[in-house]
Amino acid sequence: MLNEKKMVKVAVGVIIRDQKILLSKRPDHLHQGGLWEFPGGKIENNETVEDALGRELAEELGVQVIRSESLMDVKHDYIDKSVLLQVHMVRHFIGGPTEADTLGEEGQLVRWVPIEELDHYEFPAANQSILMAIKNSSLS
Ligand SMILES: Nc1nc2c([nH]c(=O)n2[C@@H]2O[C@H](COP(=O)(O)OP(=O)(O)OP(=O)(O)O)[C@@H](O)[C@H]2O)c(=O)[nH]1
Ligand SMILES: [Mg+2]
Repeated sequence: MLNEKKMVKVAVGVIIRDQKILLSKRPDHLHQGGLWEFPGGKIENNETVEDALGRELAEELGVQVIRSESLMDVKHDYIDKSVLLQVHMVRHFIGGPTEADTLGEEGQLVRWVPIEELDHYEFPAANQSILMAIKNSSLS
């Protein structure tokens, strides 16, 4: 359709353990490359958010989600595309990187970051409201 950007639905996981959140660095060549993100990826046809979240976190991090809860939906228009981020909190999971690990399953940088240090990282613009929600909520 004329002048209509494609809208991409994305399952995003805010993975929390011991007041730290697992961040992943987007490879330079990807959309919003070089920035830190909450792990996740595109929701495919016929998938629920939970399906996509489980699949992406397993592929990218070796994380097996036991249970997640919806935090918020964020719609954002980038110049080249629109995204709908369906953000879930993930507190119950098995596996994934330890605090000592620096690389995820796809060779990307990963890091467990204390909530109060999230400000030190650069994220895609769509993530600002998610960061606000994390800082303002009683995740502690
Ligand atoms: N995973 C993730 N994607 C985000 C975040 N913020 C944000 O704007 N996005 C955007 O959401 C879109 C989809 O994410 P993605 O690249 O992880 O999708 P994917 O894992 O399925 O990648 P693929 O297409 O290489 O298979 C990208 O355009 C990305 O820029 C975030 O915090 N996490
Ligand atoms: Mg991804």
